[in-house]
Amino acid sequence: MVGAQQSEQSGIPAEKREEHQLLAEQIEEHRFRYYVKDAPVVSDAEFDRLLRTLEALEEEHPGLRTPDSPTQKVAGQYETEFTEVAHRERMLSLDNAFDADELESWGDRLARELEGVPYRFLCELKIDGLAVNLTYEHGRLTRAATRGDGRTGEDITPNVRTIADIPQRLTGADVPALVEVRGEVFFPMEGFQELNARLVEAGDKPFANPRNAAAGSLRQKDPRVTASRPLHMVVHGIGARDGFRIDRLSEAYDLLRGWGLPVSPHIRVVDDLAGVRTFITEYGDRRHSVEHEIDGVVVKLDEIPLQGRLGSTSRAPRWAIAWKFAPEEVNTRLLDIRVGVGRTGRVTPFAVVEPVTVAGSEVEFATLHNQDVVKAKGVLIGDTVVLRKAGDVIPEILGPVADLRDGSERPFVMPAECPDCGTALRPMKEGDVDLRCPNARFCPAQLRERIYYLAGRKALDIEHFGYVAATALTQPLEPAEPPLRDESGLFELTVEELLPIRSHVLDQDTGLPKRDPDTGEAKVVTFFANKQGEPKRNTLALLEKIEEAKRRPLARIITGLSIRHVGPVAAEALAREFRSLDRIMAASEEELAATEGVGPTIAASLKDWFAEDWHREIVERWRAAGVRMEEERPEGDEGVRALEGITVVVTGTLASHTRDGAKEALQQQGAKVSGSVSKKTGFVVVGDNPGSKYDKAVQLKVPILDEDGFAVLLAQGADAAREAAQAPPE
Ligand SMILES: NC(=O)c1ccc[n+]([C@@H]2O[C@H](COP(=O)([O-])OP(=O)(O)OC[C@H]3O[C@@H](n4cnc5c(N)ncnc54)[C@H](O)[C@@H]3O)[C@@H](O)[C@H]2O)c1
Ligand SMILES: [Zn+2]
Repeated sequence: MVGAQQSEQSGIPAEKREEHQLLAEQIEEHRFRYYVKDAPVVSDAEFDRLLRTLEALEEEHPGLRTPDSPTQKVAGQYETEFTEVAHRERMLSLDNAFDADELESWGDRLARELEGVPYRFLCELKIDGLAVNLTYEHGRLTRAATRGDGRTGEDITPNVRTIADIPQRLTGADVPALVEVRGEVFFPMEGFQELNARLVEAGDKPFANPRNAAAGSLRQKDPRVTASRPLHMVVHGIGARDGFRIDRLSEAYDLLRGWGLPVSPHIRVVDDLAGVRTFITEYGDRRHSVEHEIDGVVVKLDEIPLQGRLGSTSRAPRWAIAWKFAPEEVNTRLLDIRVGVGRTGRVTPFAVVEPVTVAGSEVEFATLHNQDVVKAKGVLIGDTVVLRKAGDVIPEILGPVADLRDGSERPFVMPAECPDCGTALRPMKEGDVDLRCPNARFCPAQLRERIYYLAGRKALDIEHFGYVAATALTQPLEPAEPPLRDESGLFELTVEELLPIRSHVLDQDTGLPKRDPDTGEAKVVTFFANKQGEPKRNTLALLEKIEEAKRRPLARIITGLSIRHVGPVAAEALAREFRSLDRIMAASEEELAATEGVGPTIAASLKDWFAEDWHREIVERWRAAGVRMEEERPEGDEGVRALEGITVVVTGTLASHTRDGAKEALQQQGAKVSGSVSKKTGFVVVGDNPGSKYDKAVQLKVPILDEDGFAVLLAQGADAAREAAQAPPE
């Protein structure tokens, strides 16, 4: 196929011709999987790399650049089960600028060709979905089609009619006789996992990422299936038209908006490339606060007559260019699923993947939350998976590339025993999804996490005491006996005990040893001693800081005990009411439960905790070491504000609080109370007859608290409330 024009290709070495042909076939194959099967097997970044290699080859040997080369076409032409429809005006792809130089040279070419004519740039966001063409005749949506090869697309009219964003009829007085509207249909990240869970449940293949989900959802034979998917659209262009005149694309967008079409609010007309660069930087920084996923910026010439003057290649307009952000998705292998043990013994699975670089850092692990999430994602051990790392967020696995399975993959089975101490795992209460390691005292992982929490910001706030120190003190490689067997000995540590310690550096998310990037071996550190075997300066400072920590307010001491359900807020309430640890210990369950901000769950948990001998021993040894056991602050001094930095939205009527009362209770603890729900909202408290904020919270997956959950938030803080919020809505 590609080698058809042999005569023009004489002089090109045979191996180059072959390389070109193989690469072209490979690209066609990927396009078929992407555009027709909606199930690509390589990442977009990998695909783009192949296409660029082909372009470079053609740059070197222009004879290879035949009209049927993949570099010259919008996409392939495929037979599908949809009826073909011709676009009135061609739908094109976009050329890419991968760096500042490429953007610059595009700008230079424009400047040369438009010498002496004033023009401006229209900057838009690039949405990663699939392009559709909507034909409106006298205001009625008469046809919707995919891009196809740019001239002919697939008729998906019944499917598109199910998308709520897209009007069946244009509104307004000035509706034209004809307009082709181009836009991107996309699947929001929020609904993606739910869709995969449903597919897996029904025994169907899950989608690898939201873009494939959008394409797969739209290209359904049965439009009822499309209707069940949360598809959205944003308009980004205009094709054939009749009955109106426009000189600028930005004006066209105003018209389209007026007709009721979903035009993006994130567009900006700028004077020059400097303005373009500012737009790119701005949206690069706030990439994740836009309401949909974006993979770049598209820059267009705003003047429509000038667009015509510049024209297009067979593949893309000369008057526009796409700036792609660094890819956040890569394909890699899911090597294993292991479990980690948390502070309260909760066991959570995480993914071990073949190390890959994504968004500038090397990734080996990804979170999987709990066994239900593993199932819902439909991933098997051994799968090629799409891994996503969005900004600073912990990497996650989007979905499997099911088409690459060879039958050797196996499902994850939750282990029966604790990976750190071998104790049989069990749910703490009947009906709990989470399994826990019941060996609270000696399980090295739990102790390490408790010690880390005890030294951390919410409890004793000890400087120089981070995760490495917590590891070194609880599970060193040497000596065999760790300085801390539980938290009772914390205030008795001596410098002599610390010096011989050698330990691994553990990854905080997984509890696995970090490795040296060069040798691949697990890193071992002598954390407290220098090469001469003398204490490091930080070691001495650490011991001093531990000494100082004895004088922390009572609430922080209580928090540091890691009593279940007793976070900083409850600890504060207890300290305020009882003013000494002994009085808390001596109080009856009823007295504890009657305390403002405590309640029966916390009361029972306190009683359980103090009933353990080894727990009381912690208290006694701390007391003997001089740790504060009594409240000394004057009454009314609030101390740490437990909900500092957390935004809460309240909607509906609460039985326990007036709206203002709820607001005040939240603000007293440092929370910010807001009127609208966004991704940054920490919690939405929902009373009776909630408004649209409830739907918004569901959509954005913001933790939702009912009245009881709200009480938990006020009494026990954000962590406990998050657990309370996870219960499925009744
Ligand atoms: N993984 C694979 O196997 C595979 C195979 C084929 C294509 N792909 C990927 O699909 C993409 C397809 O390439 P393409 O030809 O569609 O080019 P492209 O995605 O680089 O750019 C063109 C498309 O961008 C879209 N777009 C989004 N926002 C826009 C805006 N504001 N203005 C104008 N257009 C906007 C339009 O749909 C347009 O057709 C590439 O990212 C490629 O990596 C992947
Ligand atoms: Zn254990």
